[in-house]
Order: sequence, then structure tokens, then C-alpha cells
Amino acid sequence: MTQGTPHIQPNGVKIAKTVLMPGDPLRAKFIAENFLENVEQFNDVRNMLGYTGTYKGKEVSVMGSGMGIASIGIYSYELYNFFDVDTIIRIGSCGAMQENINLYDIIIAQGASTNSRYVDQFNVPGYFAPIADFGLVSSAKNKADEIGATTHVGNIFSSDIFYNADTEVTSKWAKLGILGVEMESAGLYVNAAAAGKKALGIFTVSDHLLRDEATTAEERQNSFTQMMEIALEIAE
Ligand SMILES: O=P(O)(O)O[C@H]1O[C@H](CO)[C@@H](O)[C@H]1O
Ligand SMILES: O=c1cc[nH]c(=O)[nH]1
Repeated sequence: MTQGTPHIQPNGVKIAKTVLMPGDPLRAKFIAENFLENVEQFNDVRNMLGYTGTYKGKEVSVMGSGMGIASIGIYSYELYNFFDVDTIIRIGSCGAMQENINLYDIIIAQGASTNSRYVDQFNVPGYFAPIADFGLVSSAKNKADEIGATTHVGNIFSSDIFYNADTEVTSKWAKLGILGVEMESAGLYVNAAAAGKKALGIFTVSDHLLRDEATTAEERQNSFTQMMEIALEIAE
């Protein structure tokens, strides 16, 4: 276990074995302030806020990942490989890509397809399929059902591009059954695989790509509490 890395400087504060990772560092702060007890901040490098506390007596950390695979690639690599973190549960917002999915529904990302070349670094002779840890998928689905959340489990699209010049991109992925789009999980899943660790992405639908529907920035920061509760409950 290192004292610090270029991007994470805990200054003696412990990082828990399970880290919840929203893209937005202010969502990490919101979770620390509203769900955790005995909270200590462990990172503020680049304002990528990270906290460790307890949830129902269980030690858990929460830290922002920033946007995109490049960013979560750095933070998840350091957490898995330099801080002995076993599990990262990404809790993000995503855009729905199927008609039967609605704003505020929960998507559990069993797999994460991508247009990113991040996986190319491993030089496998083919295409690696980034998948979540099955135990985490199963626990998240059970917990979501228990709290009455509307949940969809399946494949998502981790895109390197938020504003895509190809206007057909949504329908092309949607035809393959992709549930929603976000920007980090494929990188997280491959980093977990390479490190022999566990990962899962849980999402709240923040906007719809087939209909003109969206939540506000404030709602994205503060009101996506069902996925936070699911992630906290399944943290080991
Ligand atoms: O809400 P977060 O977790 O940041 O996730 C989604 O929101 C950002 C884009 O607005 C991207 O990071 C995307 O993956
Ligand atoms: O990456 C994202 C996240 C939310 N909504 C989108 O359309 N894309």
C-alpha cells in the first residue's frame, strides 16, 4: 500500500476495500454528507474529492472518477493497484436508449460495450468483452427489487464521445439491445479484470436519447439516491 500517487494523496486516511465512484466529485461529497458516518476526507487532489466513512457500521469509501475512460482509467488503476481496493462500484447517470426505459429507472450494467481503444493496451488477439462481477450484479438486482426500484440489467455503451457527429450512433447500438449510454464503465471493467478485482456500474437514467426528456444538473447531483442506497447496501 502506497502513501500516495500522483492523483490520490490520502495523507494517512484509510481507503476502504470498497469504493463507490460517481463521475461527479460533488456527488461523492453528497453521499459522504448524507449517507456516511464518521467521515474523513482522503483526497482533494484536482478537487477529485474522496471520503471514507461507515454505512450501517461497514467501512466504505466514495470518490469521484471524473468523466471518460481516460479519467476513471487513472483513478481505478491507482485504487486497485496501489491502495489494495478490492471493489469499485460506479454510480453514474446515463442516457436511456430503449423505449421501455424511463427517467429515474435503474440500469445495472452486466456488460459495457465501447468505442474506446483503452482495451487495446492489453494486445489480446481479438476483442475483450468488459463485464461486471456476477456476484455484484446479482446482489444489486436483489437489493433493487427489495427497495422497489424499476431495474434493467444488461449491456450498456461506454462512449468516448458525448457530442457525437454520427447522429445514427444511438440507433445502431440500440438495435443490439444496448440499454443506455455513459462514458466510463468499459474502462473500469477492464482495469478490474487486469487487476483481478471486482467492478460494477449502477446507473440512474438522467435523460432519454429517443425522447425529449432530461433531469437537471442539480437533480443529477442530489436526487439519484436509489442507486446510492443499492451500492451502499451491497458494499462488502
Ligand atoms: O454522472 P456521471 O457519473 O458523471 O456519468 C455520466 O455523466 C457524464 C456526462 O455528462 C459522464 O461521466 C457520463 O458517464
Ligand atoms: O454519457 C452520458 C450520460 C448521460 N446521458 C448521455 O446521453 N450520455
